[in-house]
Amino acid sequence: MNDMRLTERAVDQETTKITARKVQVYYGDNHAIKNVDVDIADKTVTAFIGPSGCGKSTFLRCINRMNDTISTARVTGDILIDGEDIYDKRVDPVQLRAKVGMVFQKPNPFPKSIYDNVAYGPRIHGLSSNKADLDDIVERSLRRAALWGEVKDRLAAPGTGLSGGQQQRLCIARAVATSPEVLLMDEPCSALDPIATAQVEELIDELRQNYSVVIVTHSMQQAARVSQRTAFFHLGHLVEYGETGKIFTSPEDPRTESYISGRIG
Ligand SMILES: Nc1ncnc2c1ncn2[C@@H]1O[C@H](COP(=O)(O)OP(=O)(O)OP(=O)(O)O)[C@@H](O)[C@H]1O
Repeated sequence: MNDMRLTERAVDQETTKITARKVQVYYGDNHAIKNVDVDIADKTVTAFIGPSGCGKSTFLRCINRMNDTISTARVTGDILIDGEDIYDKRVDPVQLRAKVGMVFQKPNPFPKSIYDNVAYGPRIHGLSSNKADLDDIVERSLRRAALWGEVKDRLAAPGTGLSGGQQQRLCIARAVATSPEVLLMDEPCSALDPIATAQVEELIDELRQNYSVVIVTHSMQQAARVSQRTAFFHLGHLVEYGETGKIFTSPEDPRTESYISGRIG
């Protein structure tokens, strides 16, 4: 893969997809996210970077209300997607998570067939009216996740029997099967070898044609390769946010500078 090609592509659309204002997250007394304001663009890959424990995953989980599932977590402030408050009482978190898909650090396919892994979401959300429709969604999702060619002859085989990189692409297919608008990825390559990582990075670049992609990564090289925007978090604060090229070459804040030059984290 040509590393530079990905970073040099310009951001082609500037529509804001996700708006966060004065977001605070507490785990009991631990104030994990402090007053974060950010506008995340559509059709763009945004990377969250920063030292371990700075709050990247916590903030990512705010965007699809995954923190609701942690009993000690309390979120305040506003998060809007397309101008709609996702914390409004009328929003069903299960519906929200179909619109805001998530891919985790460790590939976690269900103990089901490859087909059923992808068909699961469309089935529970009633997105297909018949078997032909569902077959079509499964094929399209697997193609979008660049996995179709490798699995089309064994759709009935267990998802857990695939290689790690294939399992992660299966999880991406599962996430896109419900036609989300935002894809959240929490260190999606950390359990993958370099070849599988390169495939998933290539895929992330393709996914941004259709989605707003937000990726948490520990790898600054990965952030530079796949993202157009980067947010640097430190001790719960969003310290700096901007064009990835700018963050990595001429950051404004000395904390960002220290992190990217390896002095903190
Ligand atoms: N489920 C949880 N319950 C209680 N505290 C948590 C939980 N998850 C995270 N925290 C705390 O919130 C803070 C931010 O953690 P978070 O995992 O968001 O950081 P991170 O930047 O993603 O770290 P890492 O890079 O190590 O994954 C830390 O102090 C952490 O201990």
